[in-house]
Amino acid sequence: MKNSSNALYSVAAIRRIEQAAIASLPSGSLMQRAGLAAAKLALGLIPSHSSGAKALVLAGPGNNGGDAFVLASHLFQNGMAVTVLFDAYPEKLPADARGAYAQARQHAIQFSPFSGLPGILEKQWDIVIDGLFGIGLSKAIATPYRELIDAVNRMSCPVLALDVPSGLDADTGTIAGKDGIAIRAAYTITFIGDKPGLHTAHGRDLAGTVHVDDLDIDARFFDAPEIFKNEPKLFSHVLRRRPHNSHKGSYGNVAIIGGAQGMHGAAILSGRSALHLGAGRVFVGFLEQAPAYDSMQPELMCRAAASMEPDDATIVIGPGLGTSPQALEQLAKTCSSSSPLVMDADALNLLATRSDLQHVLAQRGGHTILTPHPLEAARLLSTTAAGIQADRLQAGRELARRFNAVIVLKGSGTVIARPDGKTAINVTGNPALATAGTGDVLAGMCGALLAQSCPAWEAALAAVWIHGLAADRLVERGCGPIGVAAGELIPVAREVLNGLINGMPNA
Ligand SMILES: NC(=O)C1=CN([C@@H]2O[C@H](COP(=O)(O)OP(=O)(O)OC[C@H]3O[C@@H](n4cnc5c(N)ncnc54)[C@H](O)[C@@H]3O)[C@@H](O)[C@H]2O)[C@@H](O)CC1
Ligand SMILES: Nc1ncnc2c1ncn2[C@@H]1O[C@H](COP(=O)(O)OP(=O)(O)O)[C@@H](O)[C@H]1O
Ligand SMILES: [K+]
Repeated sequence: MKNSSNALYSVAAIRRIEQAAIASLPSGSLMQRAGLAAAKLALGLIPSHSSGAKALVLAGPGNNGGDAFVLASHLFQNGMAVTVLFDAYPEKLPADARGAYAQARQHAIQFSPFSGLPGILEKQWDIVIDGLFGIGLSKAIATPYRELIDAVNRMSCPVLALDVPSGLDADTGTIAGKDGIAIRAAYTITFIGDKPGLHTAHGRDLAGTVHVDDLDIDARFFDAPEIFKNEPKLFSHVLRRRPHNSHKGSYGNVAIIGGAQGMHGAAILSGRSALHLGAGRVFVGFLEQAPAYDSMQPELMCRAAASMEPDDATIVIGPGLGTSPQALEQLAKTCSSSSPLVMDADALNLLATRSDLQHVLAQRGGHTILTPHPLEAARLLSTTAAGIQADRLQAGRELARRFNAVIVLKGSGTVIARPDGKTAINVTGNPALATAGTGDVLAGMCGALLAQSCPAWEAALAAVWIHGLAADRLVERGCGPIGVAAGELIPVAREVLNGLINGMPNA
């Protein structure tokens, strides 16, 4: 089923699919299907539609506007009072949209130019449909559309965006252009295939709940996807039930290296996280003044980082590491080890300053996962955090190629990228995670899964998905989004992992 697929398509890929499909269909068919699918969704969103509910439809100058005209006709035919705000020359519309416009004009639908906006804003609307711009958006939205979008974003009724919230870049999830603006939708119905920009950067906030309609396009027209929404089907094949005849040595060692003075907690959080995600043994190596043990988690083996033997453990280096000469020494030792490796936080900041170690890292044979947040990624790519956020997928892929590693570029819609260009966007998680220490917990989870023999790609996908779902569960239980402490994620993440494994069919 194309619709249940977790594939995400770039605008270029959607255009290719669209062109191939259009060539095999009567003209205007896809637009008719898009408008009808959107109208059905809109009608479902307004239970009172039969009793003359009011819809305000914003129509732009291209085919996105065409979808809006088709939808307007359907809403009208279903008993709704429909007003279309349209302020372009009908004769300049593309052919299909012109046809849809003519169709809508045959109904008692009210058409208004943007100058009618003040009166329109005074009315109560049951739904606003955003059909201004879709994937044809080419620059920042300016006057007069800017004022219209600004006004709509202040309205309290739900907004349904057609294809993409107008102003949002469907590839990157950024607001197009300098000083641009975008619609904030409660729902988006996106056509042909789902798009990465709806799920990362500003995408989650602007697109709302995303529905995908493939417009019944034949599967043969779809390219093999390179970008995916992260779901268990991408990684569950590497998760294993525990054989009865197993022991702690069966589940690997994790060595956390971090915990400089004043930052012991970061290393402890990573260690606890690795323990609860199933590592057989967890060592925590502190750069300075190692505690004798963690009294809340005495299972952790605390020691001086300098005394650790990295070769017989999966290494997680970075949580609370600092940037001292001793930290650099640990980083150098780690880069030249062959152990599976997770690099986070200050390990990445140090790495950014040392091209020699970057070279060693790119050459190492073992499985490597780097987990930068946007600023750490910016340091690694000699740019700014804003530069990274401008195209998170591109940044993730560039880092993956450069370091020959799996990259977890964190943030809303975490991007997981690998050197061959395959990319996933995570859809679990929420702003409860925007608190110190959650990255340390994620790094420990990646380490635990690597130690249990998951390959780096699947370990990263699983860890990010489980980490996000743990946060979602805490919010569902009323424990967030405000005030979740990073350590609270750990027992819930354990529950999520066991749930995944218990739910798997018996091998
Ligand atoms: N071609 C087809 O048959 C189909 C098209 N579809 C719809 O068509 C959309 C793509 O249509 P288009 O390629 O016509 O593109 P859009 O309708 O998204 O936008 C293009 C139009 O907007 C103008 N424009 C772009 N950026 C602007 C800006 N910042 N300020 C002011 N004007 C701007 C362009 O000059 C052009 O007139 C899709 O997103 C989807 O909604 C769907 O109906 C599926 C089928
Ligand atoms: N708004 C958000 N939505 C989803 N995930 C988020 C959000 N904010 C933060 N996160 C996640 O929280 C974690 C934060 O990691 P990081 O910035 O390294 O924090 P720290 O270094 O304090 O541990 C990452 O996994 C990131 O993806
Ligand atoms: K739109």
